[in-house]
Amino acid sequence: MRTAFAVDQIRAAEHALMSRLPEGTLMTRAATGLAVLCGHELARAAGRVYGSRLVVLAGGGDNGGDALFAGARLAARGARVVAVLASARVHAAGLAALKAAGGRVLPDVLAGDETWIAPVRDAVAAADLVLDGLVGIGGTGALREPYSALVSLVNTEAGGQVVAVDVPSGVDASTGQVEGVALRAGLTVTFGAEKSGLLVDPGAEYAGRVELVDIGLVPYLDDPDVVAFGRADVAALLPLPDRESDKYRRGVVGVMAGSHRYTGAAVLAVGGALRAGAGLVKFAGQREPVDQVRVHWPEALITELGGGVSVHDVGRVNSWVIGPGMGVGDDSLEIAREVLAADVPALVDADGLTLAAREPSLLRREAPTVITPHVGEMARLLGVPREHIEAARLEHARLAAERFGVTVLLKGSTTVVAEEGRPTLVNTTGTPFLATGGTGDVLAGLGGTLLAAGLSCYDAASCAAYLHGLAGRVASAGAPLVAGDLLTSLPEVFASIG
Ligand SMILES: NC(=O)C1=CN([C@@H]2O[C@H](COP(=O)(O)OP(=O)(O)OC[C@H]3O[C@@H](n4cnc5c(N)ncnc54)[C@H](O)[C@@H]3O)[C@@H](O)[C@H]2O)[C@H](O)CC1
Ligand SMILES: [K+]
Repeated sequence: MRTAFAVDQIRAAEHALMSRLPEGTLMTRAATGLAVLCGHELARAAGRVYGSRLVVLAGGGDNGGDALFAGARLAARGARVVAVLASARVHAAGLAALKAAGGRVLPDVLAGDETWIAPVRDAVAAADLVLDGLVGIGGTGALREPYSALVSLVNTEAGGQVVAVDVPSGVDASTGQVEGVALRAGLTVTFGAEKSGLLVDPGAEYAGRVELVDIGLVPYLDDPDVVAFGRADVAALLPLPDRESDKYRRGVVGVMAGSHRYTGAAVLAVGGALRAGAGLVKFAGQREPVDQVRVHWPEALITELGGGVSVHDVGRVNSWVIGPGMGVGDDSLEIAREVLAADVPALVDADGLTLAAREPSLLRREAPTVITPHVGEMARLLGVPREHIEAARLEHARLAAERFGVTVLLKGSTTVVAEEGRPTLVNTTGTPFLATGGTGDVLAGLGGTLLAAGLSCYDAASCAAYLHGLAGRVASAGAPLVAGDLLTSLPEVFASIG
């Protein structure tokens, strides 16, 4: 499991640790680790450190100090290092160390004219590596000048590797939010512990690969703010059938999905539930989706709603999946009321969420509830513009979890799972190719089966996101996929979890 922390947690741990150590120890540890990793990058890019070209961007705080000390170490190994000082108050000892090791300082960025641009641009373009020590966890709000001009220049002109020190400048370390410009790194070398903002888009996208340098902070950290599951976490939670299993013990999933207009959603949701290993899937829906589900999944038990037949006729289930393609009319609303009145865990998706935005009492249930909105559905549920949600995914997923008293799986470029009292989970297995119609229906079915098998909402949502992301990668292998491919990939994915 990867764990990540918010800035105030890092600061508190740093404070506790620093009080036990001689001054400067932590920066020495950070800069040493940073220099080692940059050395590897330079060796890869230029063949060796000696003679390679390095540009150090130094801001006015300790982030700049780390970068200058690391630059000094690399200069001592023969790298040709130039520093760009973006503040009148850069770390004095760091700058002295760099100069003593033979590093140079480029013309003054702060002079107020534009004479610095050409030499800095040339240096950045020619560099094997640019080190971003402008701002780290001390950054607040959009980057100010000259930081933003420097970052834009690096983003467009850098010819070699770009390494962010601790956090890419311009990315909020706690939330991953970016206001204005932020540095696009190939590698982020972060100190002590991962920062939450490095795991969540847009920050995660700017950070590139993340390497952690241990500076001794871990014993002083409290519970993580954000976690990401790995294979072992999912393996430990997945219920595998044993000799005692029968279809009822493995869980019965009710699926209410599809409508006259949307039949495919029902087929995909039932498929997701079956392929996740449900003991039995009971499908309830209108005639058209019923016909389709019957053709595709003879394994499902089917109840055709209407003509006096209601959700009650489905009988006992261990969980409900409701929403994909079910429609948003008054008849759908009535069905949603009936389904969500059941005293079993429920996963509400798609049209189910549009109905819940109209009638929030649908989500006020005694039994546990998972909601799986994409950004547009979340915007309707919370009544905020979708751009705000995209820019601050952690914040809005947590807000919805708190407001509705449910577990929230917010889909998108980074899928996050939020539940009150638990660290927010970030899923790292997805692929952009999953952004295509119908993949969410498969996810809903998958999650419903994990709920029916007895997993908590948090665990079911987290494992479903992980498995779904992996199925996307297997199905896509770098090429476009269609939602049905996920169903084909799921057996391989489950087998790989073991
Ligand atoms: N966490 C640890 O245990 C260690 C952290 N190290 C490094 O220290 C930085 C944090 O240093 P700090 O001096 O507190 O802050 P920063 O250098 O990140 O930034 C402060 C600096 O930047 C200016 N600033 C803030 N926001 C903006 C903005 N939007 N635009 C322009 N300028 C901005 C502010 O005015 C200050 O001048 C941490 O990230 C690590 O790299 C230690 O070295 C090891 C221990
Ligand atoms: K930085």
